[in-house]
Amino acid sequence: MSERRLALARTRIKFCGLTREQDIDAAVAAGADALGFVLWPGSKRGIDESRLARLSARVPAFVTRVGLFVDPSPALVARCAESLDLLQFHGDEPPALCASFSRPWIKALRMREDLDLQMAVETYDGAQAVLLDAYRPGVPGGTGETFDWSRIPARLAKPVILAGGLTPDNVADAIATVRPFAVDVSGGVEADAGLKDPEQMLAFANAVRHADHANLNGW
Ligand SMILES: O=C(O)c1ccccc1NCC(=O)[C@H](O)[C@H](O)COP(=O)(O)O
Repeated sequence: MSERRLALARTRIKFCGLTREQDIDAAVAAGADALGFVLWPGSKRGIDESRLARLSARVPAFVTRVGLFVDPSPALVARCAESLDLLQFHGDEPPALCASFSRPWIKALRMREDLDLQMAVETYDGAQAVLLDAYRPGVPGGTGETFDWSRIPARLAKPVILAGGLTPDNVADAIATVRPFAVDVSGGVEADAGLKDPEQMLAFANAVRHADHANLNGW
């Protein structure tokens, strides 16, 4: 087992880009650890603050509510923060801004060819984890594309949340290769563009559980 996951057998699951009450119920029923809400108007999954408040109130205890921002105004983050447990920054936010909201936070790093991952992790030293996502120019996230998982070193100073093009069909391979702390999925569990599908969320969660079980047994 890789250094990254010696003591952590269970891969956490984050479903991202939930927009409706029924998405929350289905994600929780599937066993989600975290639910992501896109607070960026440029996304087809974007929601506004009043919808965030309604959806957030539906999330049960012990499930983490994550707010996703792309180069936001500090005022927007501050207004949303009371509905959130964790902040996720997807743009070019400086570390000091990420740390300025009295909330734990994570930093999304898009795996551009020339990204120095170790240095980026050091730069965002205050983050609880790094979310590693595919890079497509001009698209801050939710691309539905994978990247070369072998670029992720076995030793990284932060827990890794693996994202980018994950699906019920490829997530077991991803877990066996990377042994991440968590996996994050958006487009891979949608039937129609931008709308989550309960069956695919359940299939994804089951695939993660099977992968964990197989990896524990030395597969
Ligand atoms: O989902 C979006 O539309 C989005 C837009 C702008 C920034 C980030 C966005 N999503 C962030 C996520 O955490 C996604 O889950 C992650 O990028 C993976 O998406 P996908 O490849 O579709 O699984």
